Amino acid sequence: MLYIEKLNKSFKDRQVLQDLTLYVAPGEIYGLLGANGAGKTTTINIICNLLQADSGIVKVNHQLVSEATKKIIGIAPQENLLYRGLSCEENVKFFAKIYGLNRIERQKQVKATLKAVNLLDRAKSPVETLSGGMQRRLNIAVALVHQPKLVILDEPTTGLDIEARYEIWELIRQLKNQGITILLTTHFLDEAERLCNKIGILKNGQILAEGSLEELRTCIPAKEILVVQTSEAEKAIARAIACGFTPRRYGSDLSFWLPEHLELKEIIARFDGIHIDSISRQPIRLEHIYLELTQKC
Ligand SMILES: Nc1ncnc2c1ncn2[C@@H]1O[C@H](COP(=O)(O)OP(=O)(O)OP(=O)(O)O)[C@@H](O)[C@H]1O
Repeated sequence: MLYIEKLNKSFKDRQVLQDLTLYVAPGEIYGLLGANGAGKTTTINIICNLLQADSGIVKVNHQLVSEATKKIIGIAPQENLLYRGLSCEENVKFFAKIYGLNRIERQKQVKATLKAVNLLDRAKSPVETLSGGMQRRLNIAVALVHQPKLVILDEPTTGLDIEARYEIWELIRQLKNQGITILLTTHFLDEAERLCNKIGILKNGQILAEGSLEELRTCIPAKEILVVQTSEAEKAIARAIACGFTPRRYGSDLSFWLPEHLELKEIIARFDGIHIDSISRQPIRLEHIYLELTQKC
C-alpha cells in the first residue's frame, strides 16, 4: 500500500532523510518511531505530496505520489486540523467538500464518519465545547470522510488521558478490521506494542530496524531482563558480568540481560554476598529494543 525507496531530503545543508526505505502492506498498522527531529513529519509531508523529496520513490497503492494520490490518503496531523467555532458535523462536511464528495455522498459519509468515531450524538456541538479526546477523534474523522485506503495518524494520543487513549486505540483497531492501512507515529512505545503489526525505528532519517515486535526482539540476545535494586551496584555489575549477564541502565534502573531462563533461587544465588534490596524480572519490551538501537548508532 505504501512503498518508499531511497528517499532523501535536505533542508539547506542539513540532510533530514537519508535513503529512507520502508514498505507498508495493505491492512497493516505500521508504527514509525523516532525521537523528536528524526524525520517522521518530513516523511509524512512527502507521502502527502505537501513537500517535494530531493530523490527517491514514494508510491501509494502502486501510484507515484501526486495530487491524485491525495484522494486515497487521509491524514490526521499532530495539531488538530479543526475549525473551533464550527460544529463536528460542519467540520467533517467542510473536509468532505474539499475532497470532492457530492451532496449525497457527503450526507452519508459525514454521518458514517461521526458514528465511526463515536461522536454522532455531538454532531451539532461546536468543537470548542468538546474534550481533548473528542477533538482528537474528530481530527481522525476528518481524515476518514473520503474513505481513504491509507490513513496517517501523527501522534494521535499525545496529550490525552488514559481513557481517551483507550478510545483512540479502539478506533484504530476498528479501522484495521475494516482493512484500512495505517501509518502511525507515536512517542508511546506501549502504544506501538499494542497496535502495530510492524514497527520501524527511525534515527537521523534512516530506518535502523524494522519488523514485528517478535522480529525486533532478536535485536537483544536475551530471554528476559532483570531489574536489581542494590546499594552495591559496582559489585553487582562485576558479579553479573562474570555470570554472563549483560548490564544496562534504563533510566535509573540497574538491569541485566539474562541469556537464559533461570529460576529465581538460581538468580539470587549468583548475587550471593552482595546486598540486594529487590530483584524483579521483566520481559523484553519495545522500549529496551528502541533504546538499544537508537543509543548504539
Ligand atoms: N521546513 C523546514 N526547514 C528547515 N528544517 C526543517 C523543516 N522541516 C523540518 N526541518 C528539520 O528537519 C528535522 C526533522 O524534522 P521532523 O519534523 O520531520 O521530525 P519528527 O521526527 O517529525 O519530530 P517530532 O517527533 O518532533 O515531530 C528537524 O531537525 C527539523 O528541524
